[in-house]
Amino acid sequence: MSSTRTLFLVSSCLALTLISLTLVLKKWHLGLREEGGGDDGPDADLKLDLTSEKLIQQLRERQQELLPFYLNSTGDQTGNETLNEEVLGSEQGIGCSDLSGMTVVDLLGSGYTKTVLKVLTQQGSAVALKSVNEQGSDMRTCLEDFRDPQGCQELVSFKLRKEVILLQRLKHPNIVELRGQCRESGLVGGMVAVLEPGTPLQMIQLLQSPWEERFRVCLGLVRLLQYLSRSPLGSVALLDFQPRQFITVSGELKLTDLDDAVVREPSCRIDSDCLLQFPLRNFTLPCSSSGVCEGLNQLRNLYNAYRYFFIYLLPHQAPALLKPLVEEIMNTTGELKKNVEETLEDFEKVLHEYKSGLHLQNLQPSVIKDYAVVRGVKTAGDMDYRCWPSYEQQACVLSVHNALEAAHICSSHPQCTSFSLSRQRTWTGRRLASFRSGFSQMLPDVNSTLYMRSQAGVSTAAQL
Ligand SMILES: Nc1ncnc2c1ncn2[C@@H]1O[C@H](COP(=O)(O)OP(=O)(O)OP(=O)(O)O)[C@@H](O)[C@H]1O
Repeated sequence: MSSTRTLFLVSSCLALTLISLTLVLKKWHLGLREEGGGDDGPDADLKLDLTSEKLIQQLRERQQELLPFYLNSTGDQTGNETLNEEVLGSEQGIGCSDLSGMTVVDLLGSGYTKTVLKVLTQQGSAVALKSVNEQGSDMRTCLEDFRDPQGCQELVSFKLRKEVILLQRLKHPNIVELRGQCRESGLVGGMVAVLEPGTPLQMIQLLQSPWEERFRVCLGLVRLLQYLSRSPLGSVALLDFQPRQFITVSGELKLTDLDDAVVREPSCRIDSDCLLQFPLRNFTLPCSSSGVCEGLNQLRNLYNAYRYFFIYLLPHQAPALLKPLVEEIMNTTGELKKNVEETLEDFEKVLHEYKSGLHLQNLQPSVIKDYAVVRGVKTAGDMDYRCWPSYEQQACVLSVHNALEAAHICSSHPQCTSFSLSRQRTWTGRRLASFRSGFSQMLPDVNSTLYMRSQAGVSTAAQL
């Protein structure tokens, strides 16, 4: 671990244990501010007043930004108090009092606005704590502009507040779960959101994973977009749509960064007002008779999903018989020919075919005859070989629909002399099969079936 990172973790630990002290100091600091503190002459006062005026204006604007979320869901136009009660009063959620007993174990990530720590609760479960990034560029810019640490903390905190409000209202398996929050944590001075912990999305790692896992991420994304297109708040657009706004939790994609989400479709007078601009493509949508660019939010999300995710994750190594369906999805999303609902139907169709093994209809059933079946045994002293993309780095472990598909795979690998099917299944319900080039021992195991390739089968493959 780098020394900066260690320093960061140590300072975070300290911050967590010094909550009450910080709170006292903060109140004292606020008291000083209210009494008017600085004494640099009338000009300095005037300058300070103007700067403060600007900061107050920005704070008001951020407050206004939160209103649509109250208006759309609770009908409460004042907002603020409802939010406090709703979150702080929640008995199920993790609150301020729980934070002091937590131990920081890792820095999960940080961005322009926020920092995320992995911590262990007193009960030993892991959660992610999201707070304002004191070193982030949002905070830096604010401090350069206003030189008011307290005001800037409040200003930048609005983004986290907005995120928390959205997380309270938007509930979906592909949105990170909010487990609590603390408005005055003392941790770097401000608000903390308590989230389910995950793993930051690593595109490079995903590119090396089996197609099934890459498809899972894309499917999760489309399910999320379908939910966002008709969420309780209306149609939500993610203005900052990049892989780093997502994490995975046990392989499932989850949206974690919502501070750039907007809920209203833009208003328009003519069609050209409804312009969707991307670096390589532009799209124009019709302006509806009610003066709204209807469907613009969902199409913006969908095209972003296409350009940041589908292009890289979907076509590569798709099962041969599913390729036409996958290409159809690539074509319709790349040209925005279908809406999110229709796109989701296409994705669910691919999933259905994949799960039911319909895409394997053309496999030669006779291949399995090359294999002797030994039920209830596992092998030991295995001679593993590597294949790609394997579920295990040092071995060849692939998901299969059934023994026939596994036999086809084994027969296509010259080194493969046997494979075994375990009861372990992937998220689609396919079974994991281990392929190997040899083994020295057989041991009883009711959960495993061994398939040994006949010598004839091996030598035919070797000749090919
Ligand atoms: N629940 C979580 N579990 C694990 N990592 C997380 C979690 N939430 C966020 N992260 C990581 O922390 C990073 C920063 O969080 P977030 O994106 O909310 O901050 P940000 O300042 O808005 O970022 P950006 O500058 O990209 O907009 C994310 O990119 C992600 O990798």
